[in-house]
Amino acid sequence: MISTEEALRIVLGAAERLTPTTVPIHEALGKVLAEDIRARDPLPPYPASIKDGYAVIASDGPGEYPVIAESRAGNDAVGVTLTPGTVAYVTTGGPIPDGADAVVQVEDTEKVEDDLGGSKRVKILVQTKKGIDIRPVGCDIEKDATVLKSGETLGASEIGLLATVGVTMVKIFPAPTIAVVSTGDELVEPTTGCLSRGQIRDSNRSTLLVAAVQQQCKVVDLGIAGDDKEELESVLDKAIASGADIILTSGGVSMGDKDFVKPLLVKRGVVHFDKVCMRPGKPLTFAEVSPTVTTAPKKLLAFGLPGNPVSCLVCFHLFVVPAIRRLSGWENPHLLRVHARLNQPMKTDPVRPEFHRATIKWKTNDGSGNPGFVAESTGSQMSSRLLSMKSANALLELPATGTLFPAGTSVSAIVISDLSCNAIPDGCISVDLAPSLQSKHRETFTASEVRVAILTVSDTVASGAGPDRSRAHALPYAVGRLAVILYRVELSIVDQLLCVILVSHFVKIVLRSAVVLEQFRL
Ligand SMILES: Nc1nc2c(c(=O)[nH]1)N[C@H]1C(S)=C(S)[C@@H](COP(=O)(O)OP(=O)(O)OC[C@H]3O[C@@H](n4cnc5c(N)ncnc54)[C@H](O)[C@@H]3O)O[C@H]1N2
Ligand code: MOO
Repeated sequence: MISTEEALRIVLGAAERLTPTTVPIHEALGKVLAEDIRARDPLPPYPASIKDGYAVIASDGPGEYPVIAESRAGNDAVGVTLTPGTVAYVTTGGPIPDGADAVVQVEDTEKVEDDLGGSKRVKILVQTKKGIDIRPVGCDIEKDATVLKSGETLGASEIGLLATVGVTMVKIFPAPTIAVVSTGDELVEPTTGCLSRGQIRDSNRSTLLVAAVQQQCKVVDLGIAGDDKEELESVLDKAIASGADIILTSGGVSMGDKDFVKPLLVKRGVVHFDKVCMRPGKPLTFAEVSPTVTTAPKKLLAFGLPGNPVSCLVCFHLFVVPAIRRLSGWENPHLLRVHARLNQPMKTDPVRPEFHRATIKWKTNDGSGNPGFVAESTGSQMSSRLLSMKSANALLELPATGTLFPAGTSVSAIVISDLSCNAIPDGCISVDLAPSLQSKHRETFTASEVRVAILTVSDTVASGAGPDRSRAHALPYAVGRLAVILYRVELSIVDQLLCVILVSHFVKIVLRSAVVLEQFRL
C-alpha cells in the first residue's frame, strides 16, 4: 500500500501534455495556451480621449473658442489640425485631432449659443496641462508586446485580450477524452423503475461522466459491464480502441473472486499500484496501457476506481483531476488547498489518512477571533453514502493519528468545487421583466434556461472601427450554461433593441459587460 503523495507522483509522472490543437477563441475558455501571443498593433492605435469633452491646446488656457471639428469614437475628424485658439469636440475613445495636446472634460466647459452662421463655440473654464485626459498610442498595449504566454490559462479576460489583438484562432492544449465503464452484476441502468433483489442503480457512471465534463473533457460512455471476464475484457478493449486518453472503470478492484479489473489491466500494460493508504479509496488501481502492448492508437491512462460511490468520486478528485489537468497542459495540476477550522470535534483513523467530506464557508470569525474558513462535516462518512458528497466543497485532510481533533483545530482542506457558490447572497440574480411578460412566460423559465443578451453599445464597434472586447470578455461566462444572444448596436437604436430583445427572446438579464456578469457571478 503506497501513500497518496506517492500515488499522485506516479500518476503525474505518467501523464503527458496532449498535442496542441488550434480552435476558435470562443472554444478556448478554460484551456491552456500552447503559444505566445503578441500584439500586432498598439492599443490604442491612435491617441484617444479619456473623457467626453474638448480637445484643446493646453497653453491656450481658459476662454471662449470655436469648435472646428467633432471627433467621435469610430468617426474620426480626419484631416483636421487644431491651431491655437481652436478646439474640437471629442467623445471617450475618440481620436485626438492633430495639434491638440489635452482634453477638457465637458463638466469643465460651458455651452455657448451657436452664432447666427451656425458655427459652434464653447467656453473652456479651466487651465489644463499637456497630456491630460489623453491615452497615448500604445499606453494599454505596446506594439509587439507579448500579451499572453504559452502555459497561461484562458479565462474571460484572456479571451478578451486575444480579441483585442485580433487573434481569432488560437493554439491550445486540448482536454483529454475519457471513457467510462461501470462494472458489477448488481448494476442496472438508472432508468430501472423497479429493482429486483440484489440490484442497484449504477450511479458511478453518471457521476464520473459529468465530473469529467466539468473538467472540460470529452466523454465516451461505455455502459455497464457485468462481473464476467470476457465481457469486461471486450469493453476494456473497446475503450482502448476508442482513442480515449483516459479510461475510468469503477468497481471490481478489491479482493472479491470476480474483481477482474486489475488482472485485465496487467495483460494490457503496466499496473503501477493497486492500493493506496487512504480512506476512502484504498483499492484504487492505476495502470498505463501502451500502444505496443495493445491495439491502442496512443498511450492511455487507466484508473480502476473503487465501486463504492464515495470512494470512486474522492479518487476521481484526488488523482484523475490532476491527471486531466496535466494532459490539458496545466503547469500546476495540483488541487487548491486552504486552511479551515473544524466547527465540531472529529475522530481520526489510526491507520489510513482520511479525506473527510465537508462544506467550508468563509466566516468573519472562524472561532479564533480572525476571519477564515470553517469546516462542517457532511455527516456519516461511510464510503457507500453518496449523500456525504452532496454539498461537500472540500476534503479535509485528517492524518492517521487515531485521536480526537477538537473543534477549532485548523486542518488542511482540499477544495473540490467552486467556493463562490456559497458566496452568492439570495436574490443576487434579479429578474426585472415587465409583469405581463413574467406571467406569460413564467412556465418557460427554469434555472438552466436563463438567456443572456450581451449587448455591446459602442459606435466604434458598430462601425467596425474597433474590436468588441466586452463581448469577447462576457461570452465565456455564459457559454455552456446559458443561451447567448449577441448584439452589436449603435447608440441611437439601443432603446428600440432592448424592447425587441425583451419581447421576442424572453431575456431575463441584459448585461452590458463582463464586469456586470462577474458581479452577478453567473
Ligand atoms: N476483503 C476485503 N474486502 C474489501 C476490501 C478489502 O480490503 N478487503 N476493501 C473494501 C473497500 S475499502 C472498498 S472501497 C471496496 C471496493 O470494492 P470494489 O472496488 O471491488 O467495488 P465492488 O465490490 O464492485 O463494489 C463496492 C460497492 O459499491 C457498489 N457499486 C459498485 N459499482 C457501483 C456503481 N457503478 N454505482 C453505484 N454503486 C456501485 C457495489 O454495489 C458495492 O456495494 O471493497 C471493500 N471490500
Ligand atoms: O477504501 Mo474504501 O473506499 O474505505 O470503502
